[in-house]
Amino acid sequence: MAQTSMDSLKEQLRVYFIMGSNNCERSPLEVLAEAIEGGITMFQFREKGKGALSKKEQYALAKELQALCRKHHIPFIVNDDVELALELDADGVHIGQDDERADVVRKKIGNKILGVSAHNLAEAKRAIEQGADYLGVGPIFPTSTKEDAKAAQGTAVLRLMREHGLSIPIVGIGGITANNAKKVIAAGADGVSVISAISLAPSPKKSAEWLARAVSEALNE
Ligand SMILES: Cc1ncc(COP(=O)(O)OP(=O)(O)O)c(N)n1
Ligand SMILES: Cc1ncsc1CCOP(=O)(O)O
Ligand SMILES: [Mg+2]
Repeated sequence: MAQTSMDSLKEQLRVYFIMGSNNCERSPLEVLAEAIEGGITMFQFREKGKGALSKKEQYALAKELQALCRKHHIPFIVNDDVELALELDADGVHIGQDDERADVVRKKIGNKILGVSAHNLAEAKRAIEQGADYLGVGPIFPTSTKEDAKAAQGTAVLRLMREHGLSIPIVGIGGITANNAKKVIAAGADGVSVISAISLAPSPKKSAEWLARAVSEALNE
């Protein structure tokens, strides 16, 4: 990836909000609208786990959320479901170690954004070789949002990836809030990805603002 595209992707990853209908206690569309007002920079549609919508309902919700993102120039990424991403002409796809291989997905999606989860250096290096544009690294802190999440590993893994010369855009994920976001950036991430810190916040707008402020302060320190 060219340096300028890498730099602009790093900016887009600063406050990366992930959400499905079952992560909210109210209308996902309202939650996303407030999160956008608060300053999120990227959005991932992740409809999975207990209470997830049927395929048909997922498509309808994704369409609405995507339209809102488009209106505000927020990149819209689909989790796991490459076919849905292609059907929607989404801006990108995020896949993990248990999903389709990154090089196979890269061939299917052309130059759309490809995010890959990595839990350690070896997975990170392989994801880069297979064509990832950015990495989602974690869980950094304990999370109860993802049922099958691995154990929290702290920020050391981010530092290790940078010490080994990886320059790819990276977001930390798992248990991140405005109170611990600075540690994630200080360890080498370009941004933070969060679900519950925004989706369950009394004010998704304020929560997004606080996260954006913490990230921006940490990047300038
Ligand atoms: C930005 C980001 N990072 C990591 C993940 C987790 O992906 P995965 O390991 O495939 O787990 P599921 O989200 O599919 O349950 C993510 N979605 N986004
Ligand atoms: C999808 C995912 N992948 C690793 S942890 C996680 C859940 C993050 O949710 P939260 O921000 O609520 O801890
Ligand atoms: Mg996945």
